[in-house]
Amino acid sequence: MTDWGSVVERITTFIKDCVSSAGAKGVVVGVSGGVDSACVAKLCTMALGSDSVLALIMPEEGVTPKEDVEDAVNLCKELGVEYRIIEINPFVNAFVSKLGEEHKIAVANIKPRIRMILLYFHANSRRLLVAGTGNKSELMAGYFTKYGDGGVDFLPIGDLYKTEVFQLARYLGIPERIVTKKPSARLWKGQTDEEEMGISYEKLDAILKAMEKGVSVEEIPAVAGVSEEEVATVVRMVELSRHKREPLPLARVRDLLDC
Ligand SMILES: Nc1ncnc2c1ncn2[C@@H]1O[C@H](COP(=O)(O)OP(=O)(O)OC[C@H]2O[C@@H]([n+]3cccc(C(=O)O)c3)[C@H](O)[C@@H]2O)[C@@H](O)[C@H]1O
Ligand SMILES: Nc1ncnc2c1ncn2[C@@H]1O[C@H](COP(=O)(O)OP(=O)(O)OP(=O)(O)O)[C@@H](O)[C@H]1O
Ligand SMILES: [Mg+2]
Repeated sequence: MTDWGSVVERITTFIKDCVSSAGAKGVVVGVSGGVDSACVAKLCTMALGSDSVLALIMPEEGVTPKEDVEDAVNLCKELGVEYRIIEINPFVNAFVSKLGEEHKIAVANIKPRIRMILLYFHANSRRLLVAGTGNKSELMAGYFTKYGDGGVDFLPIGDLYKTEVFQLARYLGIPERIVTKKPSARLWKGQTDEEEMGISYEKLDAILKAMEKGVSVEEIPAVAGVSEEEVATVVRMVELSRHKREPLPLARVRDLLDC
């Protein structure tokens, strides 16, 4: 049985350390109405106090459901944190009108990248750090936009698989409507994480956990109760997204220089 009190203690200490060692005044976090950002907003508030947390609610009119904005606003009110609602449509339109909208994923990724710019605008101008909301399942599967929602200063729930984030959310008393909604990046209407990835979080996490324990690919189906195809899907996602987790390749030339 996980002692969630100890997990929360470890994470809140981590958040305090990140902020103080950066000499920052607090954090800014994108609050979507989803469970990951709800947990991060709550943990940051517990760690730093409500005066040190700024929440940005950044819906895309026509794509973000109204309930998400309601849930995000209610959460911020409950936490007592300052929040700003910034609709991203004008920014998205500025890009799409110049670039076109033929390539679905390229256009979709503009949205998290715009949110990242808005978060860093507030981080720069108010001396805050950008709190990331990525969880271990997303990070390992590469299910995030490079330099979009992946562009953050620290990752408080980055060591928790999504199925564990749900448990944490319940422990933290996150409202049921947020905990029970289907995970979605809301990059286009009707998008859900599980449908796009082609696998449930239950199975994804079972496979990732087996991989982390060093179980061989051949043995994972029996250990995790999944099919060979599902294992192959996850192994492919992990491999193809390695570049999102590792330091940038840098061409080493010092040995050739005359200095
Ligand atoms: N081997 C390699 N070494 C170095 N760089 C490499 C590379 N392969 C690709 N790249 C670079 O990475 C780019 C592709 O990565 P990226 O731009 O991220 O794009 P990509 O991974 O194709 O798309 C992002 C995925 O994350 C999902 N997402 C995004 C945002 C939020 C959430 C959510 O759950 O809330 C989910 C989204 O629905 C989509 O499935 C390539 O265009 C290339 O520039
Ligand atoms: N409408 C939005 N307003 C503010 N931030 C957003 C919005 N949409 C996405 N984000 C930011 O991007 C992050 C990544 O989205 P993601 O969907 O993975 O997380 P979530 O919405 O918090 O939880 P879930 O995965 O369960 O939907 C969010 O946690 C949030 O920080
Ligand atoms: Mg979401």
